[in-house]
Amino acid sequence: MNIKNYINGDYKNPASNDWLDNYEPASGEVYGQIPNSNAQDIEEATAFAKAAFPQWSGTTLDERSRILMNIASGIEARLEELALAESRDNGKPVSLAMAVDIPRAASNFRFFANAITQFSAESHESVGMNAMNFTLRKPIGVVGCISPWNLPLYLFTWKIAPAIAAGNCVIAKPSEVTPITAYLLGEICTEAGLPPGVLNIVHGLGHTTGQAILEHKDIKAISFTGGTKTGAHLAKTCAPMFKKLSLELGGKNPNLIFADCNYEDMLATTVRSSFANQGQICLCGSRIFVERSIYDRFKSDFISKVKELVVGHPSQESTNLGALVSKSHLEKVEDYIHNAQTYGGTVLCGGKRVTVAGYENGYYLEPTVIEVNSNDCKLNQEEIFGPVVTIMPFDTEEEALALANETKYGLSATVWTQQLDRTMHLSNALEAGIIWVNTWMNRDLRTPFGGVKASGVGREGGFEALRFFTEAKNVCIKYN
Ligand SMILES: NC(=O)C1=CN([C@@H]2O[C@H](COP(=O)(O)OP(=O)(O)OC[C@H]3O[C@@H](n4cnc5c(N)ncnc54)[C@H](O)[C@@H]3O)[C@@H](O)[C@H]2O)C=CC1
Ligand SMILES: O=C(O)/C=C/C=C(\O)C(=O)O
Repeated sequence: MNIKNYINGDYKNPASNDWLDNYEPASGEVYGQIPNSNAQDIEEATAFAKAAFPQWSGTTLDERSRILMNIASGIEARLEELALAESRDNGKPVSLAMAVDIPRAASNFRFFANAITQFSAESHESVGMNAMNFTLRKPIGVVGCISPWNLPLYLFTWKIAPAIAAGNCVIAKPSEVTPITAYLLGEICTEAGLPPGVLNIVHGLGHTTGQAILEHKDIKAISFTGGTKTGAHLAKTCAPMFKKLSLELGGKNPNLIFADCNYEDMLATTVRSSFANQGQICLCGSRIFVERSIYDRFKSDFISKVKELVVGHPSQESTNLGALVSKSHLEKVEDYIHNAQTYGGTVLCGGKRVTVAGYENGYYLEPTVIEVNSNDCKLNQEEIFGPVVTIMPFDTEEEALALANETKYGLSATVWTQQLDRTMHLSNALEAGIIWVNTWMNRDLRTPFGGVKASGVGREGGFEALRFFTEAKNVCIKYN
């Protein structure tokens, strides 16, 4: 499938006529070409976005909400087509794209269609000073949304929906590794009645297309999800230009399992939090710490369950894990496994490539469990972002807390316990933006979403996203 940029409501070739191969992870074969856009394409898209801004920012909230609802319905109407496209582009099971990725993309639009009608600003009466302040929340203008390959349409729309709901015009770049559903979104937006120029979808590599977005002087804010190293580069580029930044970056999330937990519930969820989407979710619990009294039982039960997981072609209903997203990513993940001993661990199960009949060049890898005896090792400190978890015992709650916090990351943490005091103590003390207790990836779109430390800056979700995509302006009125 060959795709084009979506600029001012039209599909266009890149100015340079430079194209990139797009790979199907399940077969390892090239199945299409995508534009590698440059600064000229970004300039053109931004000019159209700027031209569309006065009208879009003045469009009533009811009308914006109606169009966003139409987009949500348009996504739902093409659920199967989008799920198949997402699976083909990314390697994830079709069943996962049908149940999670595409429904969530529709929910993102529906949620912000509603949220914008409920969003309000504050007023502050300066009592005794005969002055009244009120805050205006103005759309920023043209904003950039840059998203990764692991949850392609899910995360692309998680940024675009609040940006346009708040009255901005958008230059959006999906990952060059998984561009297809973003391409299809253009058609859906046109059919939904989104005016030309409000959303412009530009494809290409990070250091060409993405970099041109960062450097464009008229793009005033950037919402980014991706790797921590890229996030640091964005911050370095954008800070001197005083751009507003939201960075949702990597994680090395701890999973703290106490002996008093609901064991069966914990076991089933821990398998999912380890290997969902081939472990390629920034929220996956990749460091599993287990109270010593249940460590051996957990180790044996967990390994048995992991061995039951089926690695297979994404289109098969029986498949639990599909293909990893790319050859280079597969090799990166494998490096941690092949060097497990040197990096401080022992492989307990998995670790090998899987050959799927008829798709011998696909990027399939067994779900892998590695035992470590220290949290300092490379396996426990670096984001692997694949179907690999480590396990390690702990003795006390204080030790578990220290292990959890001993990392440069701080995205999410999961705690398994029935004790209320422990729940409260750990929820307060864990250094993470998201704490799950006796659950994982339980999402309410109103909640603040994001991390601390090297996991990012700012929060997405709910009114936090609408605050990010607006500038606060205070008006102070003196009266007699
Ligand atoms: N959701 C997450 O937390 C994600 C984390 N990662 C982590 O990052 C590692 C590297 O993966 P990559 O695919 O290289 O992720 P990346 O962070 O480079 O890619 C994310 C997005 O940023 C864009 N980008 C890259 N360089 C850019 C630049 N100079 N200016 C503007 N945009 C730029 C990419 O084109 C893509 O759209 C992974 O192995 C994983 O550890 C990757 C993807 C998602
Ligand atoms: O549920 C969400 O809003 C986000 C989920 C996952 C990511 O952000 C990620 O993997 O990057």
